[in-house]
Amino acid sequence: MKVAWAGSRETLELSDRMAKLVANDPVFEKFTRPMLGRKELFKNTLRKAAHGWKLIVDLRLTEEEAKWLRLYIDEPAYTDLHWGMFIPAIEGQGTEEQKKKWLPLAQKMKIIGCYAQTELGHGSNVQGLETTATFDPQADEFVIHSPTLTSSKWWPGGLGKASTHALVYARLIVGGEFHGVHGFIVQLRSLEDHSPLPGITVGDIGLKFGNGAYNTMDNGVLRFDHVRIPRNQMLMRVSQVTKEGKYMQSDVPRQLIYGTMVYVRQTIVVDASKALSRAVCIATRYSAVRRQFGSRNGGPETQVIDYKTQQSRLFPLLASAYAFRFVGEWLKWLYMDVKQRLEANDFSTLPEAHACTAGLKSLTTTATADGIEECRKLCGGHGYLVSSGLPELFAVYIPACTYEGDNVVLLLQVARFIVKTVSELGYKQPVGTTAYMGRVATLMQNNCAVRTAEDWLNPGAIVEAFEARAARMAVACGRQLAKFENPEEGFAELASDLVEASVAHCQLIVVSKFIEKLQQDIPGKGVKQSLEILCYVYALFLLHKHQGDFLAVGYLTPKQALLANDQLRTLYSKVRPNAIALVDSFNYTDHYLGSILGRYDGNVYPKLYEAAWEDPLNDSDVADGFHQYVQPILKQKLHSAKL
Ligand SMILES: CCCCCCCCCCC/C=C/C(=O)SCCNC(=O)CCNC(=O)[C@H](O)C(C)(C)COP(=O)(O)OP(=O)(O)OC[C@H]1O[C@@H](n2cnc3c(N)ncnc32)[C@H](O)[C@@H]1OP(=O)(O)O
Ligand SMILES: Cc1cc2nc3c(=O)[nH]c(=O)nc-3n(C[C@H](O)[C@H](O)[C@H](O)COP(=O)(O)OP(=O)(O)OC[C@H]3O[C@@H](n4cnc5c(N)ncnc54)[C@H](O)[C@@H]3O)c2cc1C
Repeated sequence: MKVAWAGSRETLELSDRMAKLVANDPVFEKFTRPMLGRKELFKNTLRKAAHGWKLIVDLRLTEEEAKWLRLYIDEPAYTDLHWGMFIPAIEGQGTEEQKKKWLPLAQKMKIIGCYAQTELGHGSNVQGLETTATFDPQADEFVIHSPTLTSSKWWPGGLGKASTHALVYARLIVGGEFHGVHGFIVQLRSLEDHSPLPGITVGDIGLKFGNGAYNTMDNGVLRFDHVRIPRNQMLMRVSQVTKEGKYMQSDVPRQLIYGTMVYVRQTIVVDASKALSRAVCIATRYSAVRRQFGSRNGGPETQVIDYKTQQSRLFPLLASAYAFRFVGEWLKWLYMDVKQRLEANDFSTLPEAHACTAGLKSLTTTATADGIEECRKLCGGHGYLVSSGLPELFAVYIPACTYEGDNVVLLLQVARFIVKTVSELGYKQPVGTTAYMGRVATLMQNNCAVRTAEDWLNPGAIVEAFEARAARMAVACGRQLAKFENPEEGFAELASDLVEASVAHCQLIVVSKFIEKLQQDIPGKGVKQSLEILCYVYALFLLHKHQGDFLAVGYLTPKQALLANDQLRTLYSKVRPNAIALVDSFNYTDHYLGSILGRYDGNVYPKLYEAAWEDPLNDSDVADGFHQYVQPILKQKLHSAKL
């Protein structure tokens, strides 16, 4: 199962080596992180990033090894944006000449870059950005300017203190004409002493949610006062500005300017499976350690993992972690395919790649953020202790629902794609993830054939149920939209229904990709069988949770919905014997997990007890402040009889 989770034996071995390298290095200690003040915390992150880079250079780590190393260091840092967005943006939007100039500098870390798109007043609406880049043909330069307070760049990670350069998204103005938003490489700080260059105001935006957590990152604010950059620092793969001041659009679609977001959204789906699997690993191991009630004749109490309620909350999350892992693997393949096509100037699959990355980013991050919080509750009171690892994991994870596109805004993008597909059904055969809509007539007509709980253990029945629900919801939205004279008005009015239809479509993708995964050769005794059980748990859990949809569209009867729930209960009993093995298969070191409750050896209580004494409040028996603030109250002579 470890191999199935990792994707291949090579990846398992490689990631295992990197995990151990990090776990055994004292520089990467992270237990005290939530207690550090901001300055100390940030300096410590810089130290870890520097040490990580030294290891990468000294040990001549490959790009793949370096990625795993950074993952296991497990601390958001400017390097995430440098490697995760700045470099990919140049790769995707730069010309060959630009890549030749900038990539070696960035890859050797001679410069540090961030991705500066969002502004104080504008995030989701990229076309609404206010920063301007005005071409000056005399000087052959662009003038980058922040005309208003709301145009201040706000949020970019790594911008506040670390970056020397930024990829700045600004409205292009050539010859007095606006040409939409484009990306520009702008130097922010001196490469000698790191001080901000003239015309640049830059700093950190302040503390964020939670202790430690994302506060290791210097999310920044940036303003430009007529900063000049050479013309060739506009990324010019999509469109060009000539020396003479002519704006030229190539054959490449304008949307490619948003390409870096597509790339990162794809990585976020795999990251969701990592974050959720960590939380699930902690909650599952602890649920086997924790006992409550049910002692007979003085024997041990019941392990909480044996309660059906615990199982019905925990096992769907375990199944979701696996589901997200496999859909992430598929999405990575889809992205690589699109990337190759784009290089050959084939843009036909870009809309689907955008819809899939947007929708799956939204679906998986929402479920993961909610899932981490559920895991905290599954661990009872101890889950609230920072040493459980869950509060920090939650705090560090939840912005994933917002960054790289607010999850609702992204689902509305999926809705546009679905509505367009439905409207074209008469004359265009849908392909890829919308191929099922080509069978819309059958899906609207046929109803579920399930008669017994066992009938639900059938991939065909499950996929058809999810297809029928998604198709019927999409068609219903299409019919409602057709009643509006102005389509944009209709879209705005029906936005909530459209979001629900998008969720149904995205859930269908995850369920189908899990089922497709099981059609592959999966070596290892019992591995495929265990994954099949998890796949049914995932699908039937969703069906149960959203049974209102399936019933409302008239595909299921209430009886069939009840049978699905009966089957789900049986499946939980089948997951239980392997639950610990299924989370051990994530192969997480205790260092990466960062949780006393989730320790591999299960030695929870002695270690919790030990850790309590390490709290700074326990440095002395009598607290600092006692004599000043508590003792006077204790010694106070009160005159009022009432008191
Ligand atoms: C190892 C890897 C480590 C990775 C480490 C990274 C860790 C993450 C750290 C977090 C960092 C966070 C960074 C950020 O948050 S960066 C800022 C992200 N910002 C956003 O995501 C903004 C969201 N908004 C948008 O994307 C767009 O503005 C929006 C799509 C919502 C609307 O854009 P616009 O108004 O221009 O578009 P329309 O709705 O009118 O659509 C026009 C057509 O374009 C299509 N479209 C839109 N986006 C894309 C795209 N990305 N790709 C392809 N096509 C796209 C859209 O569907 C329309 O098509 P049609 O005309 O055919 O309908
Ligand atoms: C931790 C963190 C790191 C970040 N890192 C970066 C970075 O490195 N670089 C960068 O450029 N940016 C970064 N961002 C910014 C991030 O990309 C934006 O915050 C994000 O795109 C959401 O935009 P917003 O803040 O404008 O939200 P808003 O759009 O203001 O959202 C507010 C509310 O309005 C709703 N809403 C907005 N538009 C619509 C609509 N059309 N229909 C219905 N509802 C709508 C949303 O659903 C939400 O509920 C980061 C943000 C965070 C939190």
